[in-house]
Amino acid sequence: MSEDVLVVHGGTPLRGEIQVRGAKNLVSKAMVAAVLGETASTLYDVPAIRDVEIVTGLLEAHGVKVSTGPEGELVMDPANVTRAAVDEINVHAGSSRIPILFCGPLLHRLGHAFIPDLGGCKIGDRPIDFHIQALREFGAVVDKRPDGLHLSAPNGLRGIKYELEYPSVGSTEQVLLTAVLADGVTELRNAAVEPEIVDLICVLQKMGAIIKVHTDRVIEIQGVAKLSGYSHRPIPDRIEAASWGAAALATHGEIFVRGAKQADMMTFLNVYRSVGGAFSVDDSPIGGGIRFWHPGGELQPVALETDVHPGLMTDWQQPLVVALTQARGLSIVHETVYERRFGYTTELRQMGANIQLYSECLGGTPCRWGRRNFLHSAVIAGPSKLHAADLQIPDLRAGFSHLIAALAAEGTSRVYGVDRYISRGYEDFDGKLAALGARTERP
Ligand SMILES: CC(=O)N[C@H]1[C@@H](OP(=O)(O)OP(=O)(O)OC[C@H]2O[C@@H](n3ccc(=O)[nH]c3=O)[C@H](O)[C@@H]2O)O[C@H](CO)[C@@H](O)[C@@H]1O
Ligand SMILES: C=C(OP(=O)(O)O)C(=O)O
Repeated sequence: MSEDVLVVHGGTPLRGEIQVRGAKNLVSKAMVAAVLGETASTLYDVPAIRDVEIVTGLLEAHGVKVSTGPEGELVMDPANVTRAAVDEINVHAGSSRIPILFCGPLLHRLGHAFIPDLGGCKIGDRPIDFHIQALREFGAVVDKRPDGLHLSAPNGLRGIKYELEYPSVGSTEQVLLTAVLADGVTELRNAAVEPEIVDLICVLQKMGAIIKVHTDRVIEIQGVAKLSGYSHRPIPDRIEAASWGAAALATHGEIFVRGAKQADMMTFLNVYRSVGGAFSVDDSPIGGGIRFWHPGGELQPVALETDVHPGLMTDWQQPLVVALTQARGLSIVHETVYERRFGYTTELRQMGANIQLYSECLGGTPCRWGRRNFLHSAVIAGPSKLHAADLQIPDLRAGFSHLIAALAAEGTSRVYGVDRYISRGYEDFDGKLAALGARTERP
């Protein structure tokens, strides 16, 4: 088997056009929702990424028949959800965050569920305490064992009143996916309202759910007796779109991201413009997207902090920081969502970036991590001349950032772990790099 390494000859601006398809962080959840339906569901524009393969494996391990069609069509037929094949489920242990979202749907369909260890980016502890608390309130019995979670619902699931300590995306999805078929009304306070959550609500509404999104992060779900399948075209991947936008800036290039949607990226676009990046929006219904480019001249430093929606998305932070290494002056980035999302800066420093980490909440509102000594603020002094290095990428977005840095740097870098990590969230990564004129090789 060939080694998982990409050789990157840096210093060439990325120029051209690529396309983003359905959002990783919606598609995977919509796939889980298919288990709730009594008939088959169809998703369109599904990207060929590893998270989709993982969720496909999990669906099949429970008897869902999954078939694919042209242009990213995915049909999921849950008629035979009658089993939980533990060995098949365990193959996916440690590979993604999604297994935890099967709890509610499986409890409704089977009366029991087994959830293996979760994976996902190593950017903090990522506990699942809110998920478990909420599930217990719904009436689930949750048993934590060394191999994973074993759940049952001996008396069924009933609607709850629940307030999240923090507007967690996954926990909000957990409550949605459980409440739609629970007995009675559920009121979720301090819910996450990311565009991917709103799109999941659209999916569930198509299935027959009754969900009201009130102001102030309150979501009310009226449980119904049954749901049908759905047919849905997901929102485009705003994380991938922003990643290529940041790559255009860092490499002095120009990239048209076909499929990117302005409304879901407003906060990113404001930062992009403040830094000195240029973009234009083509909102044609077919073939539209956002063009990102470096307009020449110097990039400006910025002070920003990541936050839950409508704040600056944490998953945009890592690609943006690479672009900020090229801005003249001091930029400050306060990461408030995850406590350890700056690990990747060690490699950027090796490549010549000037980035210092601090445990204080710099340049923004005090957050949960400030008093707990986590290095969650970064000061980036630029512009720095980046040079090539051998890099072992640690996770998905960090990996993309390392790649951008290698593409912007002078010389030849070897980047290890591309297939393992980047393919989890970026479709046809090598093909897209080639389309943008990147000089890369697979040895
Ligand atoms: C597959 C997917 O959609 N992943 C996204 C999802 O992750 P995910 O759903 O895992 O992220 P959450 O929004 O739940 O996590 C946000 C914060 O809440 C904390 N927390 C969460 C749950 C819990 O039970 N207890 C707890 O303390 C987490 O540790 C983290 O500090 O939303 C994140 C925030 O937009 C994104 O970065 C991820 O790309
Ligand atoms: C953190 C991310 O994903 P996950 O939750 O799947 O690890 C991400 O997509 O940047």
